[in-house]
Amino acid sequence: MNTDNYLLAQGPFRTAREIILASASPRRQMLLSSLGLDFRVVPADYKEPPIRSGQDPEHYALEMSSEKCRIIAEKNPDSVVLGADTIVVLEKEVMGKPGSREHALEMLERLQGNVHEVITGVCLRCESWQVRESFSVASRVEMIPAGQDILEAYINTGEPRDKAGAYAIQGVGAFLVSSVHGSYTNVVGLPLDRVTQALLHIKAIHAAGDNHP
Ligand SMILES: Cc1cn([C@H]2C[C@H](O)[C@@H](COP(=O)(O)OP(=O)(O)OP(=O)(O)O)O2)c(=O)[nH]c1=O
Repeated sequence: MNTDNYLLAQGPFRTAREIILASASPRRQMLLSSLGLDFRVVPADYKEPPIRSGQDPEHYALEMSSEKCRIIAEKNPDSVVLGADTIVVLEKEVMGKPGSREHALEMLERLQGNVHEVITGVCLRCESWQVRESFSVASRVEMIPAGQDILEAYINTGEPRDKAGAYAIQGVGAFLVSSVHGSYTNVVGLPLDRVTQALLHIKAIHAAGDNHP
C-alpha cells in the first residue's frame, strides 16, 4: 500500500453506516476501492428497459441508477447504498451495452471520428437515515477515425462486450480516444470527484452517526 492509499484507508470518506455498491461492474468496484472504502457488493437484479421515446438521456441514466439503488436500499435500510448507470450518447441517441458483435461494430462505426457524451447517473440512498442523493455527470469523448478492420480487431479482444458504447477507455480501447473533456472516472463508470463529495455531505449531516436517525 503506498502512502496515499494508507492515508485514504484511514477513512476520510467512510460513513458510520455500511456502504453497499449496488453494481456488478468490476470497474466500479475498483474505483470505489481506490478511495480506501470497505463496502459490500450487492448487484441489483434489474433489467434496464430501453429509453422511452422522447425521454432525455440524462433523465434515463438517473432513473436507471435510482432503480438499481432503490431495489437494494429497500432490502438494506441501514446501509448507504450506491447505484450507478453509464450510457453513451451520440446525437441524442443512447447506446448501452452491445447485444452482439454486429451491434458492437455498428456502435463503434458511428462513434469513430466523432465526439460523444458519456453520462453516468449516480444515486446514494440510506433508508433509515432518510438520505437520498442523485446526480449525473457528463464527459465528452472524442474518438479517432479507426476503420472497419481495426474496429473488428478490437471487437475480437472481447473487451467491448459488457461496456456501454462498446469500448473501454481504461483498457485496450484507450487507443480509440483522442481526448476527454470532463471526468475520466465518469467514463469508466463512477465519477469519483462527485461521489466523494456526496459521501462527505452524508457524513457531515450524520456526523454523530446513529444518534441522528
Ligand atoms: C464508456 C465506458 C463504459 N464502461 C462500462 C462501465 C459500466 O460497467 C458499463 C455500463 O453498464 P452499466 O449498465 O452502467 O453497468 P453494469 O451493467 O456494468 O453494472 P450494474 O448495472 O450492475 O451497475 O460500461 C467502461 O468500463 N469503460 C468505458 O470507457
